[in-house]
Parts: sequence; C-alpha cells; structure tokens
Amino acid sequence: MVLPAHWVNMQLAGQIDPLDRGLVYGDGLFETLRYEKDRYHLLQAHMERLQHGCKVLEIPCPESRIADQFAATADYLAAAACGSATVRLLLTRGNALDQTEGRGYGGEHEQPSVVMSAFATSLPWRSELPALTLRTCEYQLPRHPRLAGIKHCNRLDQVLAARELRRHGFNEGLLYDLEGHLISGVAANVFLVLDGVLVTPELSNCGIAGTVRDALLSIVAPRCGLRVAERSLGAADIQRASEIFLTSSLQGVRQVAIVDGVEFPEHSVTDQLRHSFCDWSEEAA
Ligand SMILES: C=C(O[C@@H]1C=C(C(=O)O)C=C[C@H]1N)C(=O)O
Repeated sequence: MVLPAHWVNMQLAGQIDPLDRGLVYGDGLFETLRYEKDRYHLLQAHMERLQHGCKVLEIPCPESRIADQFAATADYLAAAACGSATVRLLLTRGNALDQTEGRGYGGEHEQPSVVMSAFATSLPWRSELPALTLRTCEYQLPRHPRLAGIKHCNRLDQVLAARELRRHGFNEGLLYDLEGHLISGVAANVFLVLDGVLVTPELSNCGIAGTVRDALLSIVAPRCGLRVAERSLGAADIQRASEIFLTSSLQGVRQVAIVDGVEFPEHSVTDQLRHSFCDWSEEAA
C-alpha cells in the first residue's frame, strides 16, 4: 500500500484524460478533508458545499460514485494502517466534446470525472500547533460574486498569494479584496474577536465558505456561549481585535500570534473554540 495514492474514476493510479475540462479550464470543484481514526471529518458539510458548487457550475453531482470512492479510499487507508490522512476529492465536468476538434469552452460534458488523492499526514489533530505568524498579502482578491463561497478549481489567486508569501519567508497570510475588505487567509478562513464577539468576513463577493468556519458559526460558538457575526471587516479591525485565528479543514482552529509584526498574545477564546470544535467533530461522527 503506497501513499500518496490517487484514483481516477475509481481506478487506482489511473490517468486523467488530456481533454478533461478540469485540467484544461479548471472546470471543476474540489474538497480537502481530514481523515482521522477511520473516518472523514465534516464529510456531510464537504458534500453539501460540493453539491452547492455543482449547482452553481451546472455540473451533475455523481453522488453514488463519490460515495463509492470515499469507501474505497477508507478501505485503502485501513489496509495501509494509515490513521491520519489528508484526502482530496476533485470533481470535474469531465472529458467534454465540443463540436470542433474536441476543444472549446462550450463543450457538452459526457460524464464528470471523480479524482481522489490520499496523503499520509503528520499534522496533529487535537494537540496544539504553534501559533502562526502572518503577513498581509500585497496580492488582492478580485470580486466574483457568482463564484463566491464555492471551492472551484480556479485557485490562481491563492497560488500567487502563496508565492508572494513564500518569497518573504511566510507560510500563511491575510488576503484582502481590491476594495480593502479582509477576506481570509490563503488556505484558511479568518476570525477576529472584537468586543467579545466572534466576527468573520462576509463572503458574498469572494472567498471560500469553509466547512470549519460554518461549524464554528452555526454550532460551536453558540455552544460556547459566544455571539457571532459575519460582516465586512477592514485593516482597522485587525488592530482592535483581542484575538485572531484561522480555520481550515486540515488544521481545525489555529491560533495566530503575530500579524505584520504586531503581537496578539491572548488566545483564551481561540483555545476554547479549538477544544470545543475537536469535541464536537468527534461526537458528530
Ligand atoms: C490547497 C489545498 O487545500 C487547502 C488547504 C488546506 C490547508 O492547508 O489547511 C485546507 C483545505 C484547502 N483549503 C489542496 O491542494 O488540497
């Protein structure tokens, strides 16, 4: 059993067609999940976001093929004795044939492609990771209301932002849009604690509606007795935040210690949410 392992339309180590629209146009969606102790975390939330993305992109969602692939991957990970993994599901419109030469934007799809990858991970689940040091990205996100929230495959904004961060020696940063609204981290959502309220950017114009973000807003924060808000935020809000943290499907809730050289030493709300999120996601299995 070798990891990473990749499947294309259920075939282990299968090949992707050079005409697949995911490859050619980024015409697809993806979900990155945490697999821990024989189960996928937040699987239902990931599937709901994928289904929503399918509606927006008008791709028929092949739910039973995806369920079969998740089951095959879980069997493979169990046989490989891999207890902690990152699993990425990629769904594309498939190998679409256009009227002309088998190419072109307007091609009709035949069958969506289901691609899955499984990677062994050493990222700890419950134990604390070091608090992050962030830099504000010079790169700014364009607005794209129609695609906002969904996890489509066009991720060049994040690729360019990540390259910029790496040039400066950082692994994560804060992304604003072209109008100066705080949107997210590069591979994560962002939360601020402002006057005791848990606040995260509203994402109607750009950004990805993360599964951990949604769980915090709708379940975990209310359980902790915290008020929540989704609203427009700017750089001035960072300066007056008592705590900042990031969320992602792989890292859960991650403390932030420094933003652009300014320290954020208080993490009590972040830690409470981190523990409650881990407890809830294990219960919700
Ligand atoms: C970039 C990928 O996935 C994203 C990264 C993380 C993470 O590093 O925490 C989590 C989920 C995704 N937004 C990928 O290639 O799968």
